[in-house]
Amino acid sequence: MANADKSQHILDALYTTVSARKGADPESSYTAKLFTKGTAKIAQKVGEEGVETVIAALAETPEKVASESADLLYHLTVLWADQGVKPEDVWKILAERQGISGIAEKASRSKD
Ligand SMILES: N=c1c2ncn([C@@H]3O[C@H](COP(=O)(O)OP(=O)(O)OP(=O)(O)O)[C@@H](O)[C@H]3O)c2ncn1[C@@H]1O[C@H](COP(=O)(O)O)[C@@H](O)[C@H]1O
Repeated sequence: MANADKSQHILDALYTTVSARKGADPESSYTAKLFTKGTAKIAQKVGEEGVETVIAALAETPEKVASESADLLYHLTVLWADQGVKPEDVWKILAERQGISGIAEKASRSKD
């Protein structure tokens, strides 16, 4: 299996685990606790972990960037589950964008 496929598989598996925590005991599951706190708290955690990833990039090590990125992806996965967004919805959008330069895409938007 190619590395990209493995990463996708890990996020799919994480999403399945996270989704199954809806309604679970918040005393024994951090994810369940997040779901009980609601969308605003989950979204706030995504923002915090994003900022921590940025700080790691500007002032810390590549290892710290990787660790903060994992926290960010976990919390993003919880937000997807909260919002009813499935990983395949995101993979589909990324796949559709493959081979389209971001510069060309931006230029086509600015003509609208
Ligand atoms: N990948 C993760 C993961 N990454 C980070 N975290 C938790 O995210 C939290 C983030 O730490 P913070 O200090 O920012 O959070 P906090 O201070 O507790 O929260 P607030 O005070 O901000 O509310 C820590 O408690 C981490 O353990 C994760 N918790 C769970 N998972 C995955 O989710 C699965 C299910 O976990 P549970 O729901 O806990 O069973 C696990 O098996 C893992 O695969």
